[in-house]
Amino acid sequence: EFNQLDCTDKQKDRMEEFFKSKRAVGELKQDDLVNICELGQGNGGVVWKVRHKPTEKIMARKLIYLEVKPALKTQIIRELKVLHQCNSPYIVGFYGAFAVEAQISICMEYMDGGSLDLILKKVMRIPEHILGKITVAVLRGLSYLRERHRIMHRDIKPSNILVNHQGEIKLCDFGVSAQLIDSTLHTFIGTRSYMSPERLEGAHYGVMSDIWSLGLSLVEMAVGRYPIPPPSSQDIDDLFKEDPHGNRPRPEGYGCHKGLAIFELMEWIVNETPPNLCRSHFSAEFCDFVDRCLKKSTTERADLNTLLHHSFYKRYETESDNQDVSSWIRQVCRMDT
Ligand SMILES: COC(=O)c1c[nH]c2ncccc12
Ligand code: NA
Repeated sequence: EFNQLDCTDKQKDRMEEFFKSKRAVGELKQDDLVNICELGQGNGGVVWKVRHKPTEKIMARKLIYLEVKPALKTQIIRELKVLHQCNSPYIVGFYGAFAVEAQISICMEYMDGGSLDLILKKVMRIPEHILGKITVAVLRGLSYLRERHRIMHRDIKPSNILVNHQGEIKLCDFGVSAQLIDSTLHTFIGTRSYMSPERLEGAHYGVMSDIWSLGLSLVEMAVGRYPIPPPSSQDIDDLFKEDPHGNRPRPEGYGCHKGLAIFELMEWIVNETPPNLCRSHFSAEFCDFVDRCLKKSTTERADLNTLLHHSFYKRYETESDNQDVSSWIRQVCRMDT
């Protein structure tokens, strides 16, 4: 059976291509990088599309502004070097990291389809068969990080799942540097939370917390809006009535609602019933899969191995080619925002 930590020949070729490109780049220096445009904000930093002048390679550069003692900065850069060993078809490629004054730069593979939060701003919803492929990639990425590096992701959400025109789906922004996590903990900004109830309550948490975040992200991408407070079945019918296929450009204000303030959201996640998907618009397997991810109790919540044997995952892990995702991404990128 396909071991999620092995790769197909095509995946091996693409990873070899990246290693070749990385060898050509060599040591990264600030003066060799030119900003092209901003790709996104969040997770304590800004991400720029940049060109590496000596090789003309396009990269994504995350800039983190950090006023820390030099010793801590050195430790962060040293811990980020572990990213050189994070090589998987489901993890975004890493060119290198360096610090200039209070700016830490993390240079990564550029994914020309962008992140799923921005894709979701363009389309009403992401179709179930695409969400199936996204689920395969996320579970395999989480397995890789746990089996090979003994780390959890810590920040699974649509903006940290990237896609490209080849139909590849990869994770980024996982917590590889303990010191960087510590140094940026106080800088949380954001209007939504994908954190699990146990993590919001300050209890111990682990990869089970990533499973909750995956479940919440899947419901959001399936329905087309952040699912807390959970949309009523009437809301869902309205959202689906507008356009059953969900691939049309998103009309102004679709799915946006005067959301709860962040603290109220966190209270809701801790105290109220989790969101789920309704059987009228989604397959039984998909509904069951997200239901298993969104158990508030970590003992009831499905763990990674259980999910790797779930019928929803099994249905999509067999299709090894990326063609359906590739054509969907191309279609979406042709839509103007
Ligand atoms: C944190 O990393 C990122 O956001 C990204 C890494 N590679 C990308 N490519 C396109 C957009 C965002 C990114
Ligand atoms: Na991010």
